[in-house]
Formats: sequence, structure tokens, C-alpha cells
Amino acid sequence: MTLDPWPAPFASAPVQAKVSLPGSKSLTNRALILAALADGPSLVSGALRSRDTLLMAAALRSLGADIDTTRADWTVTPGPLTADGSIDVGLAGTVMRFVPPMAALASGTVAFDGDEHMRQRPVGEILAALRAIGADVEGDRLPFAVHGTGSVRGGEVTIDASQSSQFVSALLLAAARYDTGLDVRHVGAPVPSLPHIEMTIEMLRDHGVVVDDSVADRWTVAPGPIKAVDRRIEPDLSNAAPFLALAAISGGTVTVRDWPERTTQAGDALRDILTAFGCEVTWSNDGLTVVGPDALRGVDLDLHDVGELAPAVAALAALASSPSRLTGIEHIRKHETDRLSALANELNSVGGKVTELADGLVIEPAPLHGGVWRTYADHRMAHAGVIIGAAVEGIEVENIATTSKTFTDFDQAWSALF
Ligand SMILES: O=C(O)C1=C[C@@H](OP(=O)(O)O)[C@@H](O)[C@H](O)C1
Ligand SMILES: C=C(OP(=O)(O)O)C(=O)O
Repeated sequence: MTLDPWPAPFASAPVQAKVSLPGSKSLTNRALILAALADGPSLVSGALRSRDTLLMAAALRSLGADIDTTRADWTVTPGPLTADGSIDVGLAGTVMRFVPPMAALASGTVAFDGDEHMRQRPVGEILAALRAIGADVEGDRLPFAVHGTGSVRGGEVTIDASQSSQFVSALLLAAARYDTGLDVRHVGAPVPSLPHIEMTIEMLRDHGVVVDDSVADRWTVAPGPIKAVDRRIEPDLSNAAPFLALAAISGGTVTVRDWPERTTQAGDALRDILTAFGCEVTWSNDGLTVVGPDALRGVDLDLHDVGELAPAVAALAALASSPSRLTGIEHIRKHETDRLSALANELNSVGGKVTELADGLVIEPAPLHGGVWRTYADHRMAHAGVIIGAAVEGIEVENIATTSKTFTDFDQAWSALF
């Protein structure tokens, strides 16, 4: 039985380890959607098996796909898109946002709901966009319902995606199946997490879909079939953050195996981020290896493109010997929790000196002490907590099980490194 709060392992010596990590959440959930919309069966190898991806598989089954998740390689056999029931999106942004544009193509009604906090996370822009292109959608946030009629007209639509890149990805993923395709424009403050939109576009092109992204803030998808392709999922590079951070804070050496040489995953930015903290970072066929310095130096980073890394980066910054400034991440207030406020609260509660900005955090060096680290049902707040716990004795992480959103048995994988 896992204790709650969970005593985080403390690194009393430099950690030396090589780890293999589970598949990427973002790649797995896109692969499943595209496979369920494709023109034939396909295989998703190395799929992530975690709460977010199992919720996605269940959602797609309720829209008519046959998905076998019993083996390591998942098989997806598309069926006629039908709907009559409800979909639980949990706390998964990718399920709440990527599935409705597909549900609009099904015949029948689907009711969407999820965890309590999910009712606060924004989705209205997608639902309004679906209405604008001919779909029948009831509601502006969870719970909402999509009354599918078997087809969607498609066409031109303008959205404000400044709160989440997932608004754009969601519309693009199903767009080739709309009668006239889709022409999406973004108007508003800059879209965050752009690598995730690049991931969507690259995967659509792998499936033979024609996407034009040559004009900034505009994406057009031509109507046509989505070809079935077998795909191998890369390890989740954002979930690599705490593991590589362990080398950084303990002056150790950690290798994450099978790190792709080239990828659209936002987590690849860890190479530059850890270098900025003073780590030595090298890529080889073996994986990505990080060697921690004697002391971490503070960083000044705009994380707008890679906001999901912010909790781990903030934890590292709190352990650095000089001040750090993390900016460009107002949108992470709309993630699993208000991450800027949660990080400031928890770091300050263990002795940190953290000030919230509207769009970031200023983190100054301060001696940290033990205490309970609250996670706000946020897997990445738990990652931040275990990083602090590895460097500071006596940290107890509340609800470590929340990590199962994107990493089943994270606590065991983490403890094995000490
Ligand atoms: O499309 C995706 O798979 C994701 C996009 C990003 O969302 P935001 O654009 O809301 O930050 C990222 O933070 C999230 O973890 C996953
Ligand atoms: C923002 C995140 O998740 P979601 O896919 O639920 O938006 C995240 O994993 O950091």
C-alpha cells in the first residue's frame, strides 16, 4: 500500500541510472484518434498505458472503434461512427478537447463530463467553432453534449487559442473527415505550446492528410481519407523531466533510453533547459544523458512553448544557487490546476522564496526544509514535489497516485533509482 502523504526518497549520494520510460501521452492520444478515424485497422506500438490514454481508448470505443489494449501493442479497428452514451474525460485535456470534433461526425448524442476540476478548464472555443461549422453542440464547458448527425460541413472558422494549443490540434485532427475540410484562423494573444501543434500536423501528414500551415496562425486541412498507419510511440520526454532532474540536483548521471534524435515532443527542450542550469547534456544512440553540476545556476527562461515542463523547471530553479525567472506561462493557470499559484504555494511552504507574476514565477535561492507537498490532483505538481524531496530531507508528497494520469506506478519507478 502506498502511504499518503508519501515520503519522497532523498538522494544521499549522486544518482547514477539508466531508465526506460513509458510512451508519450500526447503521441498516444493523437495516434488513437487518428487510428479510429482512419480507413482501416492499425497498430499503435509502445502506447502509454495510463489514465489519460485509457480514457481516450474508452471514449473512442463509445464512438464505435474497436480498441484492444490488452497487449503491449494496441490494435485499433475503426467502425462506423455511432454514439449513444456518455464519455468520461477525467482530467485529460486531450480527451475533453480532441474527442468532440470527432463526436460531431458520429450519428447520435454523446454527453461529456469529467473530474470536478475539469469543469474549470476551458473548452468553449472548440464548442463554438464546431457550431460555426455546422455541428449541433450544447453547452460551453463541461458537462456538454454533442448531437452528431453523421457529417460536419466544415469550412472557415476563427478561434482564440491563446489559452491552449489543444484548441487548434483538436479541430485539425478530425478536419479531413469534414465535407469541405477546415480553414482555422487564430486571433488573439500568441498560441502557447506550438510544438504540440507541429506534432498534430506531422502526424496528420503521416496519415496522408494535406495540411497547409504556411501562414502564421492559420491552418487549412483538405477533405479526404485518413490513411491507416502503424506507429511506434516515443517515450514521454516531458515525463523524463523528473528523472533527468535527479542527475541535475544530485550531481549524478542519468540516461533516458531511446530519446529520439529528432521529435516534435515539447520535452525535447529539456536538452537546452538543463544545459542552462549548468548540466552537461549529451545525446547518443543510447539515449539522452545528463550529468549534474556541483551547483545549479539560476535560469531566465520563456517557457511559452513548453509550459508543461514548468513544474519540474520551477523545482530545479528553487534548488539553484542564483535567482531564476520563468515567464510566458500564464496559460498554465488553466492546466490540471493553477500551476503558478500551486508552485508558489508549495515551494514557499517548504522555505522557498517564490513570487508569482501574471505570466510566470520569480524564484530566489533560499534554504528549503521538509514538509507536506500538496499536489492539487496534478501529476506534474507531484513531479515537482519528488524533485524537491530528492534534494531536501523530509518532504512528503500528498496523493502521489495522481501521477497515474500519465505514468502508471510512477512512485515505484522513482523509488527504484535511490
Ligand atoms: O496537445 C497536447 O498533447 C498537449 C498540449 C499542451 O497543452 P496547452 O497548449 O494547453 O499547454 C500541453 O501542455 C499538454 O500537456 C499536452
Ligand atoms: C497540461 C497537461 O495535460 P492535459 O493534456 O490534461 O492538458 C499536462 O500533462 O501537463
